[in-house]
Amino acid sequence: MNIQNKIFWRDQPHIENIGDKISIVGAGMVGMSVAVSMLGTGVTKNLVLVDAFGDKVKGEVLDLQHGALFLKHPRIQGGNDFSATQGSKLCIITAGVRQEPGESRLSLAQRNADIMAKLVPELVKHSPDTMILMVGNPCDVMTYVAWKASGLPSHKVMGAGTTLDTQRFKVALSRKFNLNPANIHAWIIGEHGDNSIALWSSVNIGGIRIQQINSKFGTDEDPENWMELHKDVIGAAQAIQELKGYTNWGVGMSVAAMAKALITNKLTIYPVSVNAKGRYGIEEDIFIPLPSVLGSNGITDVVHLNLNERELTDLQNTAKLLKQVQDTIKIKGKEIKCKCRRCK
Ligand SMILES: NC(=O)C1=CN([C@@H]2O[C@H](COP(=O)(O)OP(=O)(O)OC[C@H]3O[C@@H](n4cnc5c(N)ncnc54)[C@H](O)[C@@H]3O)[C@@H](O)[C@H]2O)C=CC1
Ligand SMILES: CC(=O)C(=O)O
Repeated sequence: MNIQNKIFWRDQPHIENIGDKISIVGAGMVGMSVAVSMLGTGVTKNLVLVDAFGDKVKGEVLDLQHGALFLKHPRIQGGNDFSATQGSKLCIITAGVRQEPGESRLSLAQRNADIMAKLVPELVKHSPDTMILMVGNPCDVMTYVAWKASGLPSHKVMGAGTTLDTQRFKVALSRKFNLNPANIHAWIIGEHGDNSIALWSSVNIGGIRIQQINSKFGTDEDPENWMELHKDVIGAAQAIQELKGYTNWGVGMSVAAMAKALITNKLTIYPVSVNAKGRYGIEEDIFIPLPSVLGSNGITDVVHLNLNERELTDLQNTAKLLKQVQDTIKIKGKEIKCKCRRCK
């Protein structure tokens, strides 16, 4: 008789709680920041980390496990074997290369597409009903690659999109107004990158739409030059990379919030990369960040934004650019048709 049997009469075996099982692929700077943010906010009690670099991820898992006393008794596992991800409700992809200071996210497209084309089918093999949240860059194009490589319906495959860009925009605006950023209502859409679009027409504070007070707000003719804030948002990643080499905390916290919405059916709106086909005059499968409702079924709704003429044109131009990048990518494996309700 072992010591456990002297302490307990075990009636039932302990079973794995897979209801909120989340796997993160890529235990680098971003992946570990997502992990810590999710564990700290109790998003999951069942976390798996997978990385090509097996020793590194095993070290990360041991290190995290030692914080168990301060967490909500999560199960944390990891290694370089995808079988540990079996039965995940959500797979978050942070694997891949990151840009060097001065390099565009779009220049990473083919290198990271090769990585996604290998790892996404592995994830779906072990978790055929999973949702996928793409973080790797160029995020919108990689979401398209993940959708193609997964065979999942498009409402289950989304990218972090412009959630981070929108946070940066809200924080920049909140500093100007000396307010809590949660009280600033604003969106960045279109691309997580240099071609993002700030929706100045809908910036709203305390129920007041700013363009109603200053019709030039955010435009080239605005004497107050508010549009500089959007330039700062576009340059934010590079500014941080020049100082510390990478960005991780802002993205980690926002991905944890999105994961919480997906796992707990929070039905919360985030500007995630979604298949924009059939919206805003876009007729092809292009993944674009648009405010969308996230719940335990993935993307339940895409917000029908009231864009002005300029914003609509900018969105359509960004869509064309993303399509061009998508078309240059060679995705190994078979072409897969979307199985969502809209496309069937
Ligand atoms: N969407 C967003 O808002 C943001 C996206 N990113 C992107 O996130 C990605 C990761 O960035 P970092 O964590 O800083 O990079 P990192 O280099 O620190 O980590 C990447 C990890 O991926 C792993 N990896 C590579 N290929 C793999 C494979 N086939 N299977 C499993 N693991 C694999 C590497 O071993 C490494 O540990 C980059 O593409 C970066 O540009 C970064 C910040 C914000
Ligand atoms: C690296 C990156 O995509 C960001 O921090 O926005």
